[in-house]
Amino acid sequence: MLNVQDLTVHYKISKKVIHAVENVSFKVEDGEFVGIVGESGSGKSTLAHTIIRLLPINAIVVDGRIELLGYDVLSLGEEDMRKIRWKEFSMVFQKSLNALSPVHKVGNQLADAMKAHNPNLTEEEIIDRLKQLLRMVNLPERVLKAYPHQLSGGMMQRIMIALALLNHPKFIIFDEATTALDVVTQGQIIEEIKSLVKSLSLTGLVISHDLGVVSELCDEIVVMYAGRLVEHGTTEQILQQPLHPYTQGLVRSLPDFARERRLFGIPGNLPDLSESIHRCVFAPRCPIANEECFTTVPSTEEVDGRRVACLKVGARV
Ligand SMILES: Nc1ncnc2c1ncn2[C@@H]1O[C@H](COP(=O)(O)OP(=O)(O)OP(=O)(O)O)[C@@H](O)[C@H]1O
Repeated sequence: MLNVQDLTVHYKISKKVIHAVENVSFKVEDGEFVGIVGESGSGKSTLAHTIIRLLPINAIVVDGRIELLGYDVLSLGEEDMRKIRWKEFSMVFQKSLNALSPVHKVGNQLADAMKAHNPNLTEEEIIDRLKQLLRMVNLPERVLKAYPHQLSGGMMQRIMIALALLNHPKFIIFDEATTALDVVTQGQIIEEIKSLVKSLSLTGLVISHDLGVVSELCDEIVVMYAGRLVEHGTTEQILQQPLHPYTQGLVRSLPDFARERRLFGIPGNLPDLSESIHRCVFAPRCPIANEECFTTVPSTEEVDGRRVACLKVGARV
């Protein structure tokens, strides 16, 4: 359903070029959810915005191909793209809590969004569909008459999920869709997303810096670091037997209250993405890096049924 091949995306700011996504490839099969995980600045949102072609104007798609639902996304004209975006695929954004206008009632805003894509629907059909959507995201009908500021963070995020589902998309991207919520609400919404995904047979991506959230929702996980794909495997492989030292660090930094394990961080910061990097991007933070890691760019290899980009692959930190 989604095939991203050798994708490279840069941003231009004054005389600098930011290497936000470098040579990333992965697939999402029909009915599957793939998680994209990595710390802030690792290129997750750039990847998602490239897939739905909503990049800021200073972004340049340098190389690669994206096939989504049979469309060659990067070569479609803007007009054709507008016809399918939000209809055949959609996205719940990271900063969606601010996405609605504060001065209009929620119901009117949802109805307007629906009319824009389905001008032939009657008022009655629109209200029926809105009520059906609210039931799907566990919201009472009274929210239609409310203004955005009258709703809690969790309610607003459910509205955003409803908005993304408005036109029956087949493919959906959740970009940090639960990050801004308290843990109890986050847990509830993750469970709701799980059951929606199943009942609507959705396919898609879940983007988060939180490996815990991604592993709850996804069949497979792509781990990104500094714009590169460093590991891609099933959720079980990534959690139970991570191969890349960065993935191992992410797994060790997951809270494990049952076993009262200590929390580990990963010391150091992302490299400066405005520089061309001709070594392993993770080498300066990697506890097992040797000289070769500072002089050679690792290629992505298949190891034990998953893909990993590490010269010392498999070595446990
Ligand atoms: N419009 C832009 N102009 C210039 N640089 C940008 C722009 N947007 C993102 N970047 C840079 O591109 C890199 C990747 O950013 P991106 O937002 O894709 O990462 P992310 O993993 O989604 O992080 P976050 O979760 O914080 O959004 C970062 O270095 C970021 O500063």
